[in-house]
Amino acid sequence: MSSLCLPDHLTPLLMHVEPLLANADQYQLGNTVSVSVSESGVVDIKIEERQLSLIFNQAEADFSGFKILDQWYAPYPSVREMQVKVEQDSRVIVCGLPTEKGCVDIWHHNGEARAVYCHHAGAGEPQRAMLLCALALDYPLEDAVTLARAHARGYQSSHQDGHGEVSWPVSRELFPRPLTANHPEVDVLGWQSKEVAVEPFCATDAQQLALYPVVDTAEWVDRLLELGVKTTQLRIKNSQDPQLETQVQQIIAAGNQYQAQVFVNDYWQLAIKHQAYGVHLGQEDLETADLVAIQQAGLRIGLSTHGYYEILRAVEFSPSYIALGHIFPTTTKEMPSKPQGLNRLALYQKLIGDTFPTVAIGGIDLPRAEKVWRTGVSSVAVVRAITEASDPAMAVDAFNQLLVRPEFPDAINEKITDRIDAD
Ligand SMILES: Cc1ncc(COP(=O)(O)OP(=O)(O)O)c(N)n1
Ligand SMILES: Cc1ncsc1CCOP(=O)(O)O
Ligand SMILES: [Mg+2]
Repeated sequence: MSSLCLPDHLTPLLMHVEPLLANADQYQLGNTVSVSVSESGVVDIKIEERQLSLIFNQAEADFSGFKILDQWYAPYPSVREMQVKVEQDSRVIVCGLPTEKGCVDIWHHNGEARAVYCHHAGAGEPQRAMLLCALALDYPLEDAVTLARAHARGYQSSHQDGHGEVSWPVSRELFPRPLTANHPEVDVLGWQSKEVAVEPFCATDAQQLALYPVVDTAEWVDRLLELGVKTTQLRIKNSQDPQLETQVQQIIAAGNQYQAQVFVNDYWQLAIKHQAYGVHLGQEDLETADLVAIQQAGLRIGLSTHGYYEILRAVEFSPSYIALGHIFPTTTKEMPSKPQGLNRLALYQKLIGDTFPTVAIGGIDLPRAEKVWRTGVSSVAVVRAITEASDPAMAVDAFNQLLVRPEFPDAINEKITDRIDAD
């Protein structure tokens, strides 16, 4: 159980908070949140042992919680000014900063500022309410800010259309776009981004993506390709492995021989040097990798994501697939985030739709794979379910039998989120 305690001047938000939390309960997106009102001037959120405090538009210098700025009076500060302010103060969250043609939300992430931008801000109270609900549901700050903007927009358009329903934002059109070098208005807005703009990456053959074993030796890759596996990845985490380059060369040759989609994890320079089919990069890898070089070399790219903002940011780079994880607890990799579960996965899949192939990863075994597949993902990536199987050939066979789509997948996909069971 988590709790959200509002100061009494924010009680008007309750009419938005309660239906949103009911929605989240229905979709089983997180722990139940109890809501209360107090006389303190701040919002208090408790999630297990963690506590967050937030204030809106108050200039208390010694307040150690999040300071949300969402009231703006002309002349507005520039986007660049607010970018610098957020870079310098990790506690400042800028919401709905007006610009000539829209509005920007800005927050702090690992010493930098990140932002999303959209042309219509939507409604103010629903935006605040979703920000607080999403934090209480233990979404990371960047997802809470992003969801809040999407909900503000969804709320406004549904009330204009006369439906008047409060619903969890699902469709891409409602979501703001991250400000990256690929955003067409990034320069006009004055946002300074570290990355360089990159052209879309080559596509994968989505039909061949279904089963995606991730393994740590070239020998495993060979063995899987012999079993007919059509997509796989070499993931060697020891960069000092003396056989690293040889193994990368081996899997590229094997992939060509079997006409399979063989990805190299992390080592994008080696992947370019030996002309691999593709590379897989995580969020940390993205900080240092040269995406333009990877794209220009004609390699495919798969990007790891762990929530709404990272998904939307990945979309900006037009990758060959988007990985969504981790879905269930895993012992293969130490994860800084919590498992997403099937219900959040289903919503991420709906957000991406069929614009990019998706790969679910993390703790997926054969019994869980069916429910994962029913969310509509294009692919299921597994480590232990293959490498620790008593009979890997039988495991590959069993996954292959499960991971097929009927002839008219759209008819199935429409109903996906209604049919997802609890994790
Ligand atoms: C298909 C797929 N999805 C996710 C990952 C994880 O990548 P990353 O976050 O960079 O972590 P490492 O695998 O490098 O430890 C992956 N490798 N493949
Ligand atoms: C590499 C990686 N990235 C996210 S979870 C994961 C490991 C998945 O391994 P397993 O299938 O054994 O849980
Ligand atoms: Mg990596």
